[in-house]
Amino acid sequence: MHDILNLERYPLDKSDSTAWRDLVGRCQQALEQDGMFTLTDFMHMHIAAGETARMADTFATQSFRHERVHNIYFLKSIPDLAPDHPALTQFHTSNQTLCADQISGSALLRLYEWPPFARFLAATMGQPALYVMEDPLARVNVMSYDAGQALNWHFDRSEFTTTLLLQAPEAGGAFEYRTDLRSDDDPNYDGVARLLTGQDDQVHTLSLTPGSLNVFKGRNTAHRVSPVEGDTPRVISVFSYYDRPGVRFTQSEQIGFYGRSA
Ligand SMILES: O=C(O)CCC(=O)C(=O)O
Ligand SMILES: [Fe+2]
Repeated sequence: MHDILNLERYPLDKSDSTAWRDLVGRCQQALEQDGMFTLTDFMHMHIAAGETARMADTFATQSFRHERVHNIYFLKSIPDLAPDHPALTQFHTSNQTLCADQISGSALLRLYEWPPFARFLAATMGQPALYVMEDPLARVNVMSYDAGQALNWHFDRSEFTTTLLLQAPEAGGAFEYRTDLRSDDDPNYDGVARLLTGQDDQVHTLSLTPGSLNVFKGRNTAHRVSPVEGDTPRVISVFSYYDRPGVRFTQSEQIGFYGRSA
């Protein structure tokens, strides 16, 4: 893994060392305080650039164009909310998506299947273990955003989301987030409405650099990616792990997310 990861700085391969425990402790603290941790220079920059270059053709010819209008919940309605409640404001999202079966042989899949990576992530999240998905499409996704494309405000379905930026745009494409906007017990619809009407002063912006690993508590942290500007697409990979082995999407979930099933 030394060939693709900066293991001198982030010793994921040495889980019984003090350095590993210190790193996990810092990540846990950041997750607690900010709902997020970022490891810059996690994947070597030249590997990230090589992965992006290798996928360019597949993106151009075989990617799924993910284009939709949605609210922050990705739901048609919420029983407690009037249809015109500002928390249900609709936004536009657009990107190109590649699935795991379209990036076979990539460093991304090698990383995904490397047990010390899942072990490290589980430790930072305080979970006993994390498992790779069995789903041939969902396990690893790569999203590309051209000029004007964006991922709009949403909450994730999983508690944690793990991303690795492969290519940064010239401008725009920033990750904007509002930590703990809601909790599992309190949907805070009025707070959601304040965020969506631009009245929340606790929104933070993170400009990731290529090779950076970003882990955040996406289920209750509202987040979006602002529109990309310029000719260089923003390319980012998302790794999906679960607290149990063997997870697969249903056929209709696959079609909803990727326009096809496998
Ligand atoms: O592209 C990003 O930085 C965030 C991705 C994200 O929020 C998601 O995949 O749910
Ligand atoms: Fe997300």
